[in-house]
Amino acid sequence: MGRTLAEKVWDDHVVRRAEGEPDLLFIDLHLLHEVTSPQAFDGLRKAGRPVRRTDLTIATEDHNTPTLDIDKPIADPVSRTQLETLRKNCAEFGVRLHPLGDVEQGVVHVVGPQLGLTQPGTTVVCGDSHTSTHGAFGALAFGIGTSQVEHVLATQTLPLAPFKTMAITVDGELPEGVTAKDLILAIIARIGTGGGQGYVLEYRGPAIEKLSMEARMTICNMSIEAGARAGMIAPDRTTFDYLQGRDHSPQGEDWDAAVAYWKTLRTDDDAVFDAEVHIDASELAPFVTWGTNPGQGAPLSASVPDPASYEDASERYAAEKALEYMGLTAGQPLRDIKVDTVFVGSCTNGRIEDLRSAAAILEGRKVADDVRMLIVPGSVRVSLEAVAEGLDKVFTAAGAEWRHAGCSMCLGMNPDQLAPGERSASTSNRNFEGRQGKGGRTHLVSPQVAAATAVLGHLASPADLSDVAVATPAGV
Ligand SMILES: CC(C)[C@H](C(=O)O)[C@@H](O)C(=O)O
Ligand code: SF4
Repeated sequence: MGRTLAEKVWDDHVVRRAEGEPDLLFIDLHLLHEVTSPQAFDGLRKAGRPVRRTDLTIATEDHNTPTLDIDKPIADPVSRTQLETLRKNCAEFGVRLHPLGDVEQGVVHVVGPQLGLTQPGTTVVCGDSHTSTHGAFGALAFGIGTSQVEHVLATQTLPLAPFKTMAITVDGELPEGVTAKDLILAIIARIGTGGGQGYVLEYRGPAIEKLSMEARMTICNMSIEAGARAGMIAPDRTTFDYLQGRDHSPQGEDWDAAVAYWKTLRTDDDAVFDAEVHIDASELAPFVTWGTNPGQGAPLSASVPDPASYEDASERYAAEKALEYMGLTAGQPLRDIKVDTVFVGSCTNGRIEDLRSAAAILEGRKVADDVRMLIVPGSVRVSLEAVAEGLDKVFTAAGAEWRHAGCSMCLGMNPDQLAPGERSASTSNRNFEGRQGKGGRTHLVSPQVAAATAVLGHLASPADLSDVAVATPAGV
């Protein structure tokens, strides 16, 4: 019988298989950041063990880093300790680190792909749930816990429980103005935040094949929000073009050999998935969340749902709790929801294409008076590219704040936070209670919806902007 993409990559990495035991897999790339690595390094130190493969291990600073005044000492003692600890550990164990201020620094899931470290057919792990992002290249990429981080540091292998496979086939074409973010939010709303539990998802079909690498990363990034172990997309010409010429991509004859192998990384025609979901892309519209988990979303044109309309008691209860926390009323049109903050960034939507699409909407327009808008590139490289294209000027002219790279307002581990009761439209991936700051309320959106929302001050899509006067350029 044929095999799926995930099964092929898995089989190619098994270093030990024994009856009744989980397979032991070789890990090709181990990414580290400051939050989940300290105890793992402590464990190694106590056991007197070195890092087995420093050449396959790389660290960056992202969660605790500020996005302003990065040359000043870090004010928050917890964040400062986290970063200092990572620096000490990497120096002691010989691990390559891109610290704050380095040109390769950024959110770990933006850094790996842009360096060409994330490659098709590889196994990638990181002590971070959004490691699923790297599956966009046809890599098998898992988020792992701190004790597993220690295991990989010590052995470059990991015992992993078997998985099930789910095909998510997206037919048709995304309508104008509908993005990868809308698609993944719609998929999670459909299968639920537990729908992917135990599965490696493979996104496939014509609508997926048309997507850029950035868009594919947005989709795979949020696989974890559907509860999945990982998400994958088969590598193709788009993948190869993205990788060619990157720092760590193979070169010359090695490149040709790599591409020849990568081309075999497709699910066989006769392979059977454990579950299948079909989505028609042409039926989708801009999608936003109204609740406190990423599955509580609806098309922007809809209204806040009535909890009473849910047949399932636990869903009804979750919706009631969510409306209470979010300060929303059943039946209220989603477009009427006013926000005070807009955040464009994160490993979901902080790449160059995301910034370009937000800038295209903000060009010649102004952020509404009572809205603060933060634009946070996913990495320093993304930031430099944006500056070279003049996007930073577009953002600041519109009244948005142009910040330094990092996780920023995606989660409340650094100074960029919502105050209690504040409401954001955010291009990140989690809208849990308090995620962006205690008492903060988060609506997950695409970069396009974020930009239109910033201009109008309420949840909106670019199509709603036709009636907003475009500021007359100076001198005209
Ligand atoms: C801090 C880290 C462990 C966490 C994760 O695992 O994803 C964070 O990146 C997040 O997005 O919630
Ligand atoms: S940007 Fe957000 S989701 Fe991504 S690693 Fe940072 S905190 Fe986690």
